[in-house]
Amino acid sequence: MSAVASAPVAEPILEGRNLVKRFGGGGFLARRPAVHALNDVSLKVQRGEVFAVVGESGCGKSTLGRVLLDLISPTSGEVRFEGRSISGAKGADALKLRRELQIVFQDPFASINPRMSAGEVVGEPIWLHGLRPASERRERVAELFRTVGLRPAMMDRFPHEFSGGQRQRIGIARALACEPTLLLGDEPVSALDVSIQAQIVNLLEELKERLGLTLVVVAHDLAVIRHMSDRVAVMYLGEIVEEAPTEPLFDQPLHPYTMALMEAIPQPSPLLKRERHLLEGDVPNPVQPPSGCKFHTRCPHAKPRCSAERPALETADASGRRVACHFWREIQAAGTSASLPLPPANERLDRRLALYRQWQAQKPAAEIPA
Ligand SMILES: Nc1ncnc2c1ncn2[C@@H]1O[C@H](COP(=O)(O)OP(=O)(O)OP(=O)(O)O)[C@@H](O)[C@H]1O
Repeated sequence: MSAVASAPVAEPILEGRNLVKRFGGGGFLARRPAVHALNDVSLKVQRGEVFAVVGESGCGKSTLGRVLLDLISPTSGEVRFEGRSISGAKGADALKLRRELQIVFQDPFASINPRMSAGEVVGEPIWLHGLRPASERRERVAELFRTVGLRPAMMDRFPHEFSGGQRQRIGIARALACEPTLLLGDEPVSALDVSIQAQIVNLLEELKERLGLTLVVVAHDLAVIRHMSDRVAVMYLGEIVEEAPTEPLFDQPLHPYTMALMEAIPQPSPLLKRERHLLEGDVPNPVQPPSGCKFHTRCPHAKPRCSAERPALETADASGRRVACHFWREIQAAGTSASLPLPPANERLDRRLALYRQWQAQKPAAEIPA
């Protein structure tokens, strides 16, 4: 008999099942070969957690985010929110989903009419979803401004009058206006100065706690991911190659791609540099992805089996960690730079590492009233 007790498994708030997304290659775009943006991606986001998706540019992070929020349809596969499929949702159900699943973009004003005032930007969803009587809307917008650390007096200003950090606060306020259950940040801080990034990250964390939100964060910045998230999915060319709780993932990455990503973070000692296997070459063309394991063309550990057979995303330990590599056990057994003991951190700490500490120490992060 198994010694492992079967603990009740909570139902995920959001689940992607075998998601595939191809762009082009069909309909009137049939002449163009299809871009394989997502290839059989399955994941579960638990209520109240911060789930991060990380990977190099073009690996499909944003596409996954959009498919999960039903902003674009998957070519095949299914997304479920609170146990129900969202693809078939119609009418009032679809509207409710639109409200409950909100996205914060890198530049929240990119797709918004620049002639709308900040107050109108934040208030529009309240009106669209009929969330407050007209007489209460202005006060609700003022409350949302305060919630994200902005003075309500700024409501009548226009987007160009705000700094990058303030614009992002307005984007967050607009998302909160919908009274969401889940917030997806698509590179929510990558356009901001490093010092402002920390404030926005702290604001998101604070809001998550205060409002009981679930956060999904799509980002390429590992410092942000490490600071914010409870679990991380690492994507490569449209597939999840590793998924794990944050600390084990950073302490002991199992997939060679995750190792390479981690090793690309500047280390506090030159000792580690000798062991690095930095990523060489570009991500292959997603129109014609490599056979088998898609990472085999850049993997320092690749063997013939890797180009012939796609590795399954298998469970690696009791924490539910998953990894898609034929040889992850052998690679771990052989030892990697990631398993070397860290020398005492002293000299020349990278700005990012310093920032990471600063983030840990600094809370909360409200905008200072001007
Ligand atoms: N609307 C589209 N039409 C055609 N191809 C697309 C479209 N959107 C994304 N792609 C392609 O799908 C692949 C995945 O793109 P995606 O934007 O999801 O990646 P990403 O990891 O978010 O990258 P980045 O961080 O640069 O945005 C890329 O090759 C991209 O060119």
